[in-house]
Amino acid sequence: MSDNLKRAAAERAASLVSDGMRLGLGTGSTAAHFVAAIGERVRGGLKVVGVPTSEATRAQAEREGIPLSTLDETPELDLTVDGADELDDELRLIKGGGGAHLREKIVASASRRMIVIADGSKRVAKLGRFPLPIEVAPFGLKVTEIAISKLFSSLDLSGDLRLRQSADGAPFITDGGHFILDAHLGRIEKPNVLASTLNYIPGVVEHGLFLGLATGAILATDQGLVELGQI
Ligand SMILES: O=C(CO)[C@H](O)[C@H](O)COP(=O)(O)O
Repeated sequence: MSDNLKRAAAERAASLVSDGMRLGLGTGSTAAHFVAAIGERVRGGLKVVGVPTSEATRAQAEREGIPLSTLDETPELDLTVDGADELDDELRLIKGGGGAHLREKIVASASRRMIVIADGSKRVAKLGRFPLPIEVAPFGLKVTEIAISKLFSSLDLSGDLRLRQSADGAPFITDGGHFILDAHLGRIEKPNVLASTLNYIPGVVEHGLFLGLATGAILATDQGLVELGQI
Protein backbone atom coordinates (compact mmCIF):
# COMPACT_ATOMS: atom_id res chain seq x y z
CA MET A 1 0.00 0.00 0.00
CA SER A 2 1.27 3.45 -0.75
CA ASP A 3 2.35 5.64 2.07
CA ASN A 4 -0.28 8.19 1.02
CA LEU A 5 -3.09 5.74 1.71
CA LYS A 6 -1.62 4.81 5.10
CA ARG A 7 -1.40 8.51 5.90
CA ALA A 8 -5.01 9.08 4.83
CA ALA A 9 -6.25 6.37 7.23
CA ALA A 10 -4.06 7.77 10.01
CA GLU A 11 -5.25 11.33 9.44
CA ARG A 12 -8.89 10.24 9.56
CA ALA A 13 -8.13 8.58 12.92
CA ALA A 14 -6.32 11.70 14.11
CA SER A 15 -9.43 13.75 13.29
CA LEU A 16 -11.27 11.77 16.00
CA VAL A 17 -8.91 13.08 18.68
CA SER A 18 -9.90 16.05 20.83
CA ASP A 19 -8.49 18.00 23.76
CA GLY A 20 -8.03 16.08 26.99
CA MET A 21 -7.91 12.63 25.42
CA ARG A 22 -5.65 9.94 26.80
CA LEU A 23 -4.33 8.06 23.78
CA GLY A 24 -2.77 4.66 23.20
CA LEU A 25 -0.16 5.11 20.45
CA GLY A 26 0.24 2.03 18.26
CA THR A 27 3.33 0.61 16.57
CA GLY A 28 4.22 0.06 12.90
CA SER A 29 4.41 2.06 9.70
CA THR A 30 0.70 2.97 9.63
CA ALA A 31 0.57 3.90 13.33
CA ALA A 32 3.68 6.05 12.77
CA HIS A 33 1.59 8.28 10.48
CA PHE A 34 -0.97 8.64 13.28
CA VAL A 35 1.77 9.60 15.77
CA ALA A 36 3.09 12.16 13.26
CA ALA A 37 -0.41 13.61 12.73
CA ILE A 38 -0.97 13.90 16.48
CA GLY A 39 2.48 15.50 16.87
CA GLU A 40 1.56 18.14 14.33
CA ARG A 41 -1.70 18.89 16.14
CA VAL A 42 0.07 19.00 19.54
CA ARG A 43 2.46 21.58 18.14
CA GLY A 44 -0.66 23.49 17.07
CA GLY A 45 -2.05 23.47 20.63
CA LEU A 46 -3.91 20.13 21.02
CA LYS A 47 -3.75 18.90 24.63
CA VAL A 48 -3.46 15.11 24.87
CA VAL A 49 -1.36 12.55 26.66
CA GLY A 50 -0.08 9.41 24.94
CA VAL A 51 0.93 5.96 26.11
CA PRO A 52 3.28 4.35 23.55
CA THR A 53 3.04 0.64 22.73
CA SER A 54 6.76 0.20 22.00
CA GLU A 55 10.13 1.81 22.52
CA ALA A 56 10.15 2.77 18.82
CA THR A 57 6.84 4.60 19.20
CA ARG A 58 8.04 6.21 22.42
CA ALA A 59 11.11 7.58 20.60
CA GLN A 60 8.97 8.90 17.72
CA ALA A 61 6.39 10.46 20.07
CA GLU A 62 9.18 12.17 22.04
CA ARG A 63 10.62 13.60 18.84
CA GLU A 64 7.13 14.82 17.91
CA GLY A 65 6.75 16.55 21.28
CA ILE A 66 3.69 14.52 22.37
CA PRO A 67 3.36 14.50 26.20
CA LEU A 68 3.74 10.90 27.33
CA SER A 69 2.52 8.87 30.25
CA THR A 70 2.62 5.26 31.40
CA LEU A 71 -0.20 2.84 32.14
CA ASP A 72 0.80 3.02 35.81
CA GLU A 73 0.14 6.76 35.84
CA THR A 74 -2.75 6.63 33.37
CA PRO A 75 -4.42 3.21 33.57
CA GLU A 76 -7.58 4.24 31.65
CA LEU A 77 -7.29 5.44 28.07
CA ASP A 78 -9.95 7.00 25.85
CA LEU A 79 -8.71 5.79 22.49
CA THR A 80 -5.97 3.59 21.07
CA VAL A 81 -5.12 3.79 17.38
CA ASP A 82 -2.96 0.99 16.03
CA GLY A 83 -2.19 -0.94 12.87
CA ALA A 84 -2.86 -4.63 12.25
CA ASP A 85 -1.48 -7.44 10.13
CA GLU A 86 -4.92 -8.98 9.47
CA LEU A 87 -8.50 -8.26 10.40
CA ASP A 88 -11.82 -9.93 9.69
CA ASP A 89 -15.33 -8.50 9.52
CA GLU A 90 -15.86 -9.20 13.24
CA LEU A 91 -12.87 -6.92 13.93
CA ARG A 92 -10.78 -9.84 15.13
CA LEU A 93 -7.11 -9.13 14.49
CA ILE A 94 -3.71 -10.67 14.05
CA LYS A 95 -1.04 -8.29 15.33
CA GLY A 96 2.62 -8.55 16.18
CA GLY A 97 4.25 -8.29 12.76
CA GLY A 98 6.44 -5.66 14.39
CA GLY A 99 6.84 -7.72 17.56
CA ALA A 100 5.04 -5.23 19.80
CA HIS A 101 1.81 -7.16 20.42
CA LEU A 102 2.35 -7.70 24.17
CA ARG A 103 2.36 -3.99 24.96
CA GLU A 104 -0.15 -3.30 22.18
CA LYS A 105 -2.62 -5.74 23.73
CA ILE A 106 -2.18 -4.37 27.26
CA VAL A 107 -2.66 -0.80 26.00
CA ALA A 108 -5.70 -1.74 23.87
CA SER A 109 -7.28 -3.55 26.82
CA ALA A 110 -6.91 -0.36 28.91
CA SER A 111 -8.74 1.70 26.24
CA ARG A 112 -12.44 2.44 25.93
CA ARG A 113 -12.06 2.38 22.12
CA MET A 114 -9.48 0.81 19.83
CA ILE A 115 -9.45 1.88 16.21
CA VAL A 116 -7.42 -0.08 13.69
CA ILE A 117 -5.86 1.74 10.77
CA ALA A 118 -4.72 -0.49 7.95
CA ASP A 119 -4.36 -1.20 4.28
CA GLY A 120 -7.58 -2.67 2.84
CA SER A 121 -5.66 -5.76 1.72
CA LYS A 122 -5.31 -6.74 5.37
CA ARG A 123 -9.04 -7.47 5.55
CA VAL A 124 -9.56 -11.24 5.25
CA ALA A 125 -12.51 -13.64 5.37
CA LYS A 126 -10.60 -15.94 7.72
CA LEU A 127 -7.62 -15.14 9.91
CA GLY A 128 -4.38 -17.08 9.59
CA ARG A 129 -2.80 -16.24 6.25
CA PHE A 130 -0.44 -13.95 8.18
CA PRO A 131 1.78 -16.02 10.51
CA LEU A 132 0.53 -15.73 14.09
CA PRO A 133 3.20 -14.16 16.33
CA ILE A 134 3.56 -15.91 19.69
CA GLU A 135 5.83 -14.15 22.20
CA VAL A 136 7.61 -16.67 24.41
CA ALA A 137 10.09 -16.67 27.29
CA PRO A 138 13.62 -17.55 26.11
CA PHE A 139 13.89 -19.93 29.11
CA GLY A 140 12.66 -23.39 28.13
CA LEU A 141 12.11 -22.41 24.49
CA LYS A 142 12.15 -26.02 23.25
CA VAL A 143 9.59 -27.16 25.85
CA THR A 144 7.28 -24.26 24.97
CA GLU A 145 7.68 -25.00 21.25
CA ILE A 146 6.73 -28.66 21.79
CA ALA A 147 3.70 -27.68 23.88
CA ILE A 148 2.49 -25.26 21.19
CA SER A 149 2.96 -27.89 18.46
CA LYS A 150 0.97 -30.43 20.51
CA LEU A 151 -1.78 -27.85 21.00
CA PHE A 152 -1.93 -27.21 17.26
CA SER A 153 -2.26 -30.97 16.57
CA SER A 154 -5.05 -31.29 19.13
CA LEU A 155 -6.90 -28.43 17.39
CA ASP A 156 -6.28 -29.91 13.90
CA LEU A 157 -4.05 -27.02 12.95
CA SER A 158 -0.94 -27.67 10.91
CA GLY A 159 1.97 -25.46 10.05
CA ASP A 160 5.48 -24.50 10.97
CA LEU A 161 6.60 -22.65 14.05
CA ARG A 162 9.57 -20.45 13.20
CA LEU A 163 11.75 -18.55 15.64
CA ARG A 164 11.77 -14.94 14.40
CA GLN A 165 15.22 -13.65 13.51
CA SER A 166 16.69 -10.18 13.28
CA ALA A 167 18.54 -9.02 10.17
CA ASP A 168 21.85 -10.26 11.65
CA GLY A 169 20.45 -13.79 12.07
CA ALA A 170 20.22 -13.61 15.87
CA PRO A 171 16.83 -14.25 17.51
CA PHE A 172 14.58 -11.19 17.43
CA ILE A 173 14.21 -9.81 20.98
CA THR A 174 11.03 -7.95 21.93
CA ASP A 175 10.88 -4.81 24.09
CA GLY A 176 10.04 -7.17 26.97
CA GLY A 177 13.18 -9.29 26.38
CA HIS A 178 11.33 -12.28 24.89
CA PHE A 179 11.52 -14.31 21.67
CA ILE A 180 8.80 -14.65 19.02
CA LEU A 181 7.66 -17.87 17.39
CA ASP A 182 5.72 -17.21 14.17
CA ALA A 183 3.07 -19.85 13.54
CA HIS A 184 2.44 -20.36 9.82
CA LEU A 185 -1.05 -21.82 10.02
CA GLY A 186 -2.73 -20.71 6.77
CA ARG A 187 -6.22 -20.59 8.32
CA ILE A 188 -7.46 -20.32 11.87
CA GLU A 189 -10.95 -21.83 12.01
CA LYS A 190 -11.62 -21.11 15.68
CA PRO A 191 -9.59 -18.09 16.83
CA ASN A 192 -11.33 -17.99 20.23
CA VAL A 193 -10.37 -21.57 21.08
CA LEU A 194 -6.80 -21.08 19.89
CA ALA A 195 -6.43 -17.77 21.76
CA SER A 196 -7.64 -19.10 25.10
CA THR A 197 -5.74 -22.39 24.96
CA LEU A 198 -2.45 -20.76 23.95
CA ASN A 199 -2.71 -18.64 27.08
CA TYR A 200 -2.57 -21.80 29.23
CA ILE A 201 0.86 -22.87 27.99
CA PRO A 202 3.64 -21.95 30.44
CA GLY A 203 6.28 -20.00 28.54
CA VAL A 204 3.77 -18.31 26.24
CA VAL A 205 3.87 -14.65 27.20
CA GLU A 206 1.27 -13.35 24.71
CA HIS A 207 0.01 -14.12 21.22
CA GLY A 208 -1.08 -11.83 18.42
CA LEU A 209 -4.79 -12.73 18.31
CA PHE A 210 -6.73 -9.63 19.39
CA LEU A 211 -10.33 -10.71 19.96
CA GLY A 212 -13.02 -8.35 21.24
CA LEU A 213 -10.57 -5.45 21.53
CA ALA A 214 -10.99 -3.43 18.32
CA THR A 215 -14.15 -1.30 18.28
CA GLY A 216 -13.65 0.15 14.81
CA ALA A 217 -11.40 0.11 11.75
CA ILE A 218 -10.42 2.61 9.08
CA LEU A 219 -9.16 0.83 5.98
CA ALA A 220 -7.38 2.63 3.18
CA THR A 221 -8.20 1.38 -0.33
CA ASP A 222 -7.64 2.76 -3.82
CA GLN A 223 -11.34 3.65 -3.83
CA GLY A 224 -11.05 5.63 -0.58
CA LEU A 225 -11.50 4.95 3.11
CA VAL A 226 -13.76 2.15 4.35
CA GLU A 227 -14.92 2.29 7.97
CA LEU A 228 -16.00 -0.76 9.98
CA GLY A 229 -17.58 -0.90 13.43
CA GLN A 230 -17.89 2.24 15.55
CA ILE A 231 -15.70 5.15 14.54
O1 LIG B 1 1.14 -5.26 15.20
C1 LIG B 1 1.97 -4.47 14.83
C2 LIG B 1 3.30 -4.34 15.48
O2 LIG B 1 3.46 -5.31 16.48
C3 LIG B 1 1.69 -3.56 13.69
O3 LIG B 1 0.63 -2.74 14.03
C4 LIG B 1 1.38 -4.38 12.49
O4 LIG B 1 2.50 -5.20 12.21
C5 LIG B 1 1.05 -3.51 11.27
O5 LIG B 1 2.18 -2.78 10.87
P1 LIG B 1 2.18 -1.87 9.56
O6 LIG B 1 1.26 -0.72 9.81
O7 LIG B 1 3.62 -1.44 9.42
O8 LIG B 1 1.74 -2.73 8.41
